[in-house]
Amino acid sequence: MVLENLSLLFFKNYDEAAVSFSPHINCFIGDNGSGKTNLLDAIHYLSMTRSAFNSSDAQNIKQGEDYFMVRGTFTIEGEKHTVICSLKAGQKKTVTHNKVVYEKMSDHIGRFPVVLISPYDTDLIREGSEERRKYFDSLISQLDHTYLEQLIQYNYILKQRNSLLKQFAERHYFDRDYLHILNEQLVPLGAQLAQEREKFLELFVPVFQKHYRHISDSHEEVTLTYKSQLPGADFTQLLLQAERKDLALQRTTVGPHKDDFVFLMDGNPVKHFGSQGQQKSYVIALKLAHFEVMAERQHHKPLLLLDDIFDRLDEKRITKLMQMVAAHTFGQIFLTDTHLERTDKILEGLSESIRRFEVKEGEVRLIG
Ligand SMILES: Nc1ncnc2c1ncn2[C@@H]1O[C@H](COP(=O)(O)OP(=O)(O)OP(=O)(O)O)[C@@H](O)[C@H]1O
Repeated sequence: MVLENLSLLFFKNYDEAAVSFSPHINCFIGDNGSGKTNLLDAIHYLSMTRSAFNSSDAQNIKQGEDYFMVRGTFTIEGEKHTVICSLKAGQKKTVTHNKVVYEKMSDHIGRFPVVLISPYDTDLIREGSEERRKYFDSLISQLDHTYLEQLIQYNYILKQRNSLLKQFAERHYFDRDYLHILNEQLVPLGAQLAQEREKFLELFVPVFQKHYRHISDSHEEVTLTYKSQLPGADFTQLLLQAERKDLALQRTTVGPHKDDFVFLMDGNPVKHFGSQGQQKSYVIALKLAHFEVMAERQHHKPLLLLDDIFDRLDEKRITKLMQMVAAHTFGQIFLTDTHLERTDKILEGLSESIRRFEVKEGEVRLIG
């Protein structure tokens, strides 16, 4: 899969921009704050119908304007696919594929996969369980559309259940039958999600461990485990046991929305026991495994977005990554850096075609 071109209108700090890409390596070079990451984010938008960084779509509209548009054309096995994402302030976001509007954004997810490696990845280690759940849910959803539909449905019923619990408290009444009807709807979906997460890790962990050994060149044993009350338990019983607590707290306290993915190194939490370097290796190995399982499942390689990697990683890890580039592990790559000379030096000797773009205050132009 190749992204042939990208054009933007009023996206973040861009007024208007249009670029055509190399099918191999594309470098966005510019000062801090010039708009390099915003270009990667626009590509992320085309794949995931949302920003990798802003949770609110409206924040992506250029300040002072009232809409944005991101457009790109992908080629997969000779076929062209034009994707347009646009948003007018105060209205619903629109995504089209070859001029056909998606009724459900979820139908787009997974069709044009991207993997982003960014300095923020270590947040996955540092932040709470929600970040990790979101990350793995998004990854599994891209591989398995049924999982995504079940997740959306689960979250919908969970929201209904939580507002019902709130109503009980506010209006001082309790309708057990209604609550149990929602339980009945929640249980099969929740059990399925937990089972799929568990199954996914069985496939994912060995791939992750392989990449960690390669990227870190060290001997610590890393793994990640799924922390959940569900697999092997009866979710209906868990909900019943938690009913008093749920009523008191006015929210559902058991279920896959409370699960965690635990990151371990020699049996200890990476968050507390991993050095900064080990933590970086850990998340890069996660992303490389992410790339590999997606490439295998979908039969085409995701786009790889490398944000600020040369500035953040030590030479040894950069060399390992470049060995993978030289071995054609990846397909099309988009990377950002502040220094052209450094980028050129790191990419020296690669046989791939490389395009360099200069990014300056929301403008982008091909320089070679
Ligand atoms: N909605 C918006 N409207 C206008 N400008 C925006 C908007 N969203 C982000 N920006 C601007 O985009 C710039 C950041 O761009 P970006 O993150 O792409 O920088 P960068 O070139 O990757 O820098 P760094 O090297 O520091 O990562 C900031 O100046 C920010 O103010």
